[in-house]
Amino acid sequence: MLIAIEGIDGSGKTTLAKELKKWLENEKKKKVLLTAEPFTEEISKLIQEEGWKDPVTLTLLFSADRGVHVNWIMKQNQYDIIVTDRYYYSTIAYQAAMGIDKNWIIEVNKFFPKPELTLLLDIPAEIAITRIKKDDKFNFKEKLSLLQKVRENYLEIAKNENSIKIINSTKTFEEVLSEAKNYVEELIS
Ligand SMILES: Nc1ncnc2c1ncn2[C@@H]1O[C@H](COP(=O)(O)OP(=O)(O)O)[C@@H](O)[C@H]1O
Ligand SMILES: Cc1cn([C@H]2C[C@H](O)[C@@H](COP(=O)(O)OP(=O)(O)O)O2)c(=O)[nH]c1=O
Repeated sequence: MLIAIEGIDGSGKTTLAKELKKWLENEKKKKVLLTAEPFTEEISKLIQEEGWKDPVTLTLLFSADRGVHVNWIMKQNQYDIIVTDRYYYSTIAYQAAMGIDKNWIIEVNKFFPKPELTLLLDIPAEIAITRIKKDDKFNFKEKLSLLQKVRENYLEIAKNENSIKIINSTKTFEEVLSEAKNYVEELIS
């Protein structure tokens, strides 16, 4: 069973993924594999060196990275649940925000398995950016308008896809986690 966690940078994906894993293991006695995209070091390096200059190359690099990731996931037979921090909805939302045709991105990604559940952490970009700043990881000033567009794209995708559940990530982390648990509970029970 594949669960994806999606949302703009700073929306709380990594925090949620870790806590969900703990809960699934400790309370639900499930074997959980936590993974993330971008997945491979080699392609991440290419993305840093080349991709950001060119959204077409970026789309292909993220999708190629996903191919390697999916092949690896397919071999992880000992787990009940695989939780991935980002999946193909990231490419649809981010690279479409950079001007790439959504249908082409969907086409490039059409062979990858669809997650049974996707938790979309929804939050205004202005708030997400303050959370990233708290971590002092990046300077996202110039990213605000891009992230606003990415957020809109995610919400648009979710409108047409029942397996994507939107969680309001401006709430406290306890509330976000509790909502996420309810959706996962529905899926595994
Ligand atoms: N619901 C929340 N309310 C307030 N802060 C949060 C919440 N969820 C996560 N955070 C904090 O926001 C920051 C970014 O979270 P993170 O999980 O790294 O996001 P992402 O993986 O989506 O970039 C971290 O400092 C984290 O502790
Ligand atoms: C997987 C993926 C990530 N990205 C972007 C989102 C992030 O800005 C960046 C790195 O992802 P990530 O390391 O997950 O960043 P964060 O933890 O801040 O969310 O790559 C894409 O643009 N397309 C994709 O397909």
